[in-house]
Amino acid sequence: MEGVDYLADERKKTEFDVEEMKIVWAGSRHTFEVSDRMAKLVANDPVFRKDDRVMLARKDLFKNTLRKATYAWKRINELRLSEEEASKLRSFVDEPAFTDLHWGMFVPAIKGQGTDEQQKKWLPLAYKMQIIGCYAQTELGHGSNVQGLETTATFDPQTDEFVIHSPTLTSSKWWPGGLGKVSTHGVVYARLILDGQEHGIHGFIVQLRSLEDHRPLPGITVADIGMKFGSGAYNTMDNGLLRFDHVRIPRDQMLMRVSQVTRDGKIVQSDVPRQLVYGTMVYVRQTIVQDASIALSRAVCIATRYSAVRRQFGSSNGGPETQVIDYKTQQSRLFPLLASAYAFRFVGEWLKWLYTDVTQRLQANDFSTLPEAHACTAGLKSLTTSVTADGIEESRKLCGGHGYLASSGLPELFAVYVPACTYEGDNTVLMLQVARFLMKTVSQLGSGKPPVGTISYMGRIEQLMQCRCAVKKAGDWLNPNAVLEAFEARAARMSVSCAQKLSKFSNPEEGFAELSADLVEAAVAHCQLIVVSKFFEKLQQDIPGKGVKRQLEVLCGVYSLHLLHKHQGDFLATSYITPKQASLANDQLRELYSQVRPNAIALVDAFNYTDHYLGSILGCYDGNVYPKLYEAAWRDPLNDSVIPDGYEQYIRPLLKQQLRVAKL
Ligand SMILES: CCCCCCCC/C=C\CCCC(=O)SCCNC(=O)CCNC(=O)[C@H](O)C(C)(C)COP(=O)(O)OP(=O)(O)OC[C@H]1O[C@@H](n2cnc3c(N)ncnc32)[C@H](O)[C@@H]1OP(=O)(O)O
Ligand SMILES: Cc1cc2nc3c(=O)[nH]c(=O)nc-3n(C[C@H](O)[C@H](O)[C@H](O)COP(=O)(O)OP(=O)(O)OC[C@H]3O[C@@H](n4cnc5c(N)ncnc54)[C@H](O)[C@@H]3O)c2cc1C
Repeated sequence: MEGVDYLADERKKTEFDVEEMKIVWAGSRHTFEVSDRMAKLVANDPVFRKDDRVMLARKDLFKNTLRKATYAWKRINELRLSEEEASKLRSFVDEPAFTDLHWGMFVPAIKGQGTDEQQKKWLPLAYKMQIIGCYAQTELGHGSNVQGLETTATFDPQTDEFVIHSPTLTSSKWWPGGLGKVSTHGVVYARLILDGQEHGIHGFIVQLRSLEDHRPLPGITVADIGMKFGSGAYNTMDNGLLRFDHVRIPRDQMLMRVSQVTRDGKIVQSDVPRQLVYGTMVYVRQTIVQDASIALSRAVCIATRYSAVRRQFGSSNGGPETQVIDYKTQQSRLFPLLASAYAFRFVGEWLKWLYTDVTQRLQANDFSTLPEAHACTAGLKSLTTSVTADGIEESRKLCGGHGYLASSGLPELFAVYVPACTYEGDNTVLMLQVARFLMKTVSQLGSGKPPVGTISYMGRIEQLMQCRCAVKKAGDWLNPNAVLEAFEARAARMSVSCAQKLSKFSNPEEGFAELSADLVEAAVAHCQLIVVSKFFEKLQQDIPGKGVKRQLEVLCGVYSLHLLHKHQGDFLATSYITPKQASLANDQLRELYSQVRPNAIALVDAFNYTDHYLGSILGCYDGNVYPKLYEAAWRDPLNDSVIPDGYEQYIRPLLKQQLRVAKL
C-alpha cells in the first residue's frame, strides 16, 4: 500500500533524537542542509534515474553516463551552485564518470604540483571544463612501483620541448579513468631525461585530443581498456590505454613546483621534498577514507531495514515469525558494520583535518608532518576500503537470497566499490608503507626525539610493553581508558616484536621482505588503534540532542570490542589480556548489541539517504519490500513476452527430441 510505513513500529522504539544524529553524521548543520538539498534535487529529476543501469549494453551505458554528466554540469551552471554543492550533486548522481577524475585528480594535480604561473594558465580552462583532464600514471607493466614507470620525457634543448615517448608495450598507460574516450588532456607521469641522465618521475600536462574534432593528436594512440567486473558498475567509466610516439610538448608543461628544468636543460630542486610528486595520491586517499563510510553505510542501511522487515521461524500460536534482526547471529554480523560506518565517518573527518593541516604547513615550508600524513592516509585508505568491500558483501549475505537480486542494489554497489582496494594504491602495498613508518619510529625511540601525533603512544613504550589489563568484570570494558590501553599495548607490542625480528637480519631490506606478512598485521593494529582513538575523541566533543551521545558511546563500544573479539589472538599472544578478560569483552559486546537493537532503524535513518540514492528495494524507507520486488520482476525485459525469444529455435526442438527419446 502506498504511503504506509512498514517500519513505523521500529521507528517508535527509537531512544534518541534522529534529526540531531543526522547533523552529527553530516559533520555540521550546514553540510547536512547542502547534502539534503542536493540529494533531493537529484532524486526528483528523471534524467538521473538509474534503475535500468545494470541492463544496459556498454555503449548505451557509456552514452547514458555522458548524458547525465553533461546534464549535471548544465544544472550546476544554471543553478550557480557553489563548489561544495556541485561536488555533492555529482556524488548523489552516483555514477562513476570522467568528471570524477577531472575534478578529483587532474585539477588537484595541477593545484598541488604546478607553479603559480602554471595554475594561472591551466586552472581557469579546467574549471570551465573547456579542457577535460585525467590522471595518467599507471602503465601496463607497473602500477604500484611508481619508480618503475617506463614512459620517458626527454628534454630537447634545440626546440625547448620535452619529447614524450612510450618505448615498450609495457610502458603503455593503462587504467586512467576518463582517458579512454573523453579526456582532452592528461597529467602524464614519465621519467625525466636531461642530457642522457635520468632524474626520476615527474608530471607533465599533455594534450591528447583535438579541441576541434576530438581526434587523437599526432603520435598519440588512445582507447578504452574494455569491460570490467560486474554489470553497470564501473563500466560507466572509460578507463583508457595510451601510447606516445615522440610527442612534443613545450618545456613549461612539466609541472614544476617540486623541480624545475631550465632553458639550458638543467634541473633545479626547490626546497619542497620530492615526495610531493605523489601529493595528489595523498589527497585522493584521504577522500577515499571519507567515501568508505558512505559506501559502507549504504550497504548497512539496506541490510538493517531489510533485516527488520524479513521474518523467518519462531512463530508461536500462529503469531508473526521472528524478525531476522532479532537473531543474535544476525546482530553480531550486522551491528559491527553499522558501528564501523560511524567509526569511519569520524576518522574520515579527522583525516580531512590532518590533510588540511599538512597542506597549510607545506605552504609555509614546514615538511615535518608529511611522513605521518602519508602513513595515515595510506593506512586508513587500506583499512577502511578493505573492511567496506567485505562489509558490502556481508550485507548482501545478510539479506539472504534477495540480496543477490540486482534490485537489492548490493551487487552493483559491491562491483563499483571493490576496486577501491586496488586503485590509489594496492591495500597491501599501502600497509607496507605504514609498516616502514612504524619500524622507523621504533628504531628512533630513545633518540631524544619524542614521537608525536598518531604515534605518540610509542613514547610510552616501556609502560606499554609491561602493563597488564585490569579488567575484572564485563562492564569494565566500557571504560575508554581500558580499551585504549589494550589497543595501544597490542599495536606497540606487535611493532616492537617485528623490529626485534628485523634486527636479526644483516640486510634490513631482506628482513623486511621476509617478515612482510607480520609487518602488515602490525600496521593493521596501528591503524585500528587510530580509528578507535578518533572515535573516543569524537565522544569528548559537545554532542547535543537527546540520547545522541549515548548511542554513539554504544557504537564506539561495539566497534572496539568487536575488533578485540575478532583479533583476540593478537591481544592474547602479546600477553596483554587473559582468556578470561577476552571472554568478558565478548559478554559486554553481546550486551551492547541489545542496546543497539531498538535503535538500529533510526541509526540508519540518520544517514538521510533518499530511496533514489540507495537504489535498493530491500532498503527502501517504508520497508514495503515484497510488492516492490514482485513488481520489479515483471519489469525485467525477459518478461516482456510470455513465450521467450528463442523458444521456436531451441526449446521447442529440444522438447520434441525428448518426446522422441521417450517414445523409443
Ligand atoms: C572528491 C573527489 C575525489 C575523487 C576521487 C576519484 C576517485 C576515482 C577512482 C579511482 C581513481 C584511481 C586513481 C589511481 O589509481 S591513480 C594511481 C595510484 N597509484 C598508486 O597509488 C601507486 C602506489 N604506489 C606508491 O604510492 C608508491 O610508489 C609507493 C608504494 C609509496 C612506493 O614509492 P617509492 O618506491 O618511491 O617510495 P619508497 O618506498 O622508496 O619511499 C621513499 C620515501 O617516500 C615516502 N613516501 C612514499 N609515498 C609518499 C607520499 N605519497 N607522500 C609522502 N611520502 C611518501 C616513503 O615513506 C619513503 O619515506 P622514507 O622516510 O622511508 O624514506
Ligand atoms: C578501477 C580502477 C581505476 C583506476 N584508475 C586509475 C587512474 O585514474 N589513473 C591511474 O594512473 N591509475 C589508475 N588505476 C590503476 C591503479 O592505481 C593500480 O592498479 C594500483 O595502483 C595497483 O597497482 P598494480 O595494478 O600495478 O598492482 P600490482 O602491484 O601488480 O599488484 C598485484 C599484486 O601484487 C602485490 N604486490 C605488489 N607489490 C608488492 C610488494 N612490494 N610487496 C608485496 N606485495 C606486492 C599486490 O598486493 C597485489 O596482490 C586504476 C585501477 C582500477 C582498478
